[in-house]
Amino acid sequence: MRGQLPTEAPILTRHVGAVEAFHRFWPLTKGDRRWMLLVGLCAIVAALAETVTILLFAQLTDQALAQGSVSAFWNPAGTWLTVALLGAVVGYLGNSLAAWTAERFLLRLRARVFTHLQTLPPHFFQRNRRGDLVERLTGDVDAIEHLVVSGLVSACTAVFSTLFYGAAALWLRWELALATFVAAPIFFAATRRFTSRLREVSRRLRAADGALTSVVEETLVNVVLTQAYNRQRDEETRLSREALRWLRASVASARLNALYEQLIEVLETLCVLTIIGLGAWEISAGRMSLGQLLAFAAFIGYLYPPIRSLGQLGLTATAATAAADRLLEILDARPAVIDPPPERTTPFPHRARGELAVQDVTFRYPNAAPGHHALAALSFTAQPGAFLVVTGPSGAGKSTLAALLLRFYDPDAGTIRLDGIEVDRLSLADLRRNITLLPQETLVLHDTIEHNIACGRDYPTPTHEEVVQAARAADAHAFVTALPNGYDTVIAPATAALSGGQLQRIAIARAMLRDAPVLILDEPTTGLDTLAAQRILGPLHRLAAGRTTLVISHDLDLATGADLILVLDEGHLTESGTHPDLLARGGLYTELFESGRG
Ligand SMILES: Nc1ncnc2c1ncn2[C@@H]1O[C@H](COP(=O)(O)OP(=O)(O)OP(=O)(O)O)[C@@H](O)[C@H]1O
Repeated sequence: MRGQLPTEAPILTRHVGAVEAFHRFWPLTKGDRRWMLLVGLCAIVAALAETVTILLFAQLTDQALAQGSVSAFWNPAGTWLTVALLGAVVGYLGNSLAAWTAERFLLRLRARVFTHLQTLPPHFFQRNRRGDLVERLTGDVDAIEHLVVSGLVSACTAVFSTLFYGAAALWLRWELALATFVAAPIFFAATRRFTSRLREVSRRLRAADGALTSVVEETLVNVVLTQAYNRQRDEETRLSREALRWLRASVASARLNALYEQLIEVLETLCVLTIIGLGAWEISAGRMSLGQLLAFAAFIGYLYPPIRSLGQLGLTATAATAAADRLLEILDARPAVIDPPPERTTPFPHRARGELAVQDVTFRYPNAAPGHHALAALSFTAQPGAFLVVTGPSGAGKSTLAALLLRFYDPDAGTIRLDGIEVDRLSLADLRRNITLLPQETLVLHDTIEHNIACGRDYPTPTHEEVVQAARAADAHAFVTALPNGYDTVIAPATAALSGGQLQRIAIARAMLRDAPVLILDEPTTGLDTLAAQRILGPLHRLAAGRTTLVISHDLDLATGADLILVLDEGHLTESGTHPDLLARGGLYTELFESGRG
């Protein structure tokens, strides 16, 4: 469990503007741009159809209603219906097409962020809470979805409706129209004022969402410890603290939105009353017909929703920009290692022999204090098939060595070679194909035991017989077949109904199938009782046979038969040799070995 409970989601270091966000995400629309153009065209036709129907309404009022003539009704009524139908069909097509293009955009956006996330180094995930990252891939993508899905169509419709209605109003009575347009800047000023405040609140809301998801996620992961330590109250307090933060941001956002709505409502009422007043004056002076006034009022009235939706769009865009900030922060995080450029890549299609050579390797974690080296000038070689044990006190740099061998990071100085080739000259896929890591925590996929073992090898796909063979070698076959569903038993991370030792044996079976020439075992017996630990020694030795094996362990029973033992202390290699050599020396190794015995 964490010693210190962070309460805040990570603080963003910079904010992108809407223009930059647009610029960054625009490439994701590739392939759909002609559809977007078509959406725009549909919006134009729909707005045009609406404008025509209002003009027809004026014609109907003046020719049929004011004159009381039924015969004058049919013609404009027929045209009105036709135009309305056309508008409806085009509107429907435009909206459907817009939803389709927008969803495809989001699909790509989510995939892009997810793919990038998978290339990021371990320290990125240590710095960012898992729940917050989950929230970014779900909630933040949703916020952008709001903008793209509803925003795309409503922006197009709103812009063209505003243009057409405005033009029609000007055409009907330009002086009157200009008088009402004076109000437009007031709408914009009101929207601008709200936008900046809402942006801040939206960002707080998104971050609070992330923090809340993090707490829930962490509580679920740690539920056993929580119950064992009677920490339920503390967890509830933590949740309610984050929930309160979320509630405040959420209420502030709702309040701002409601205030904006009401303010616009009042402004609109003022404008409508002005028009009616001016219209009454114009009609009494005989300069305007009732039909014209009604159509004019309709145009002005119809102008508000699009203008309002443009304002609303500004608010949605604001929320989406806050979400875009958080997604771009992930996209801007650089992987610690990347594939070498083609001219530097050594092709390596075959299976390595497994010779490892580490020379003068020095490494400091990117976020560690200056001068705090996790490894300093480390050198050793391992012949193919050798069995090495890496030991030393906690924090000595043992796991760091594994991370460098797998190239989760590159050393600051020195080189690591596999079969004589510097590892940064191999593609990451080629390098990692040749190394199997068995971490302390067994990787469990939410799938059957069969697939959990078979996933060790992609190609050729393992047959059931091969899976069983691997399980037998890993001493897992007996307990798997004793389960009611045998190899078809579904297991899931953290809920697996298997013991730690059994899971380890599943992992060993998977590694058997993977059949990589280099094997790294990180504390294979940690967390297992003596009996369970003894039980996996046989399978481990079978797995190690014929492979270059590096066992990171405090458990020095594994070290007695090792070809080479490396003793690390604060990043330095203090002793190396075989078990008898090191015992004879009577140094740190002897001390560690004897404390283990005691
Ligand atoms: N992601 C990280 N960022 C910064 N420093 C780190 C990180 N991971 C490890 N360290 C530091 O690097 C040093 C070596 O850590 P490492 O995990 O390799 O030790 P270890 O020997 O495997 O320890 P243990 O036996 O406790 O697992 C330690 O001082 C540790 O605090």
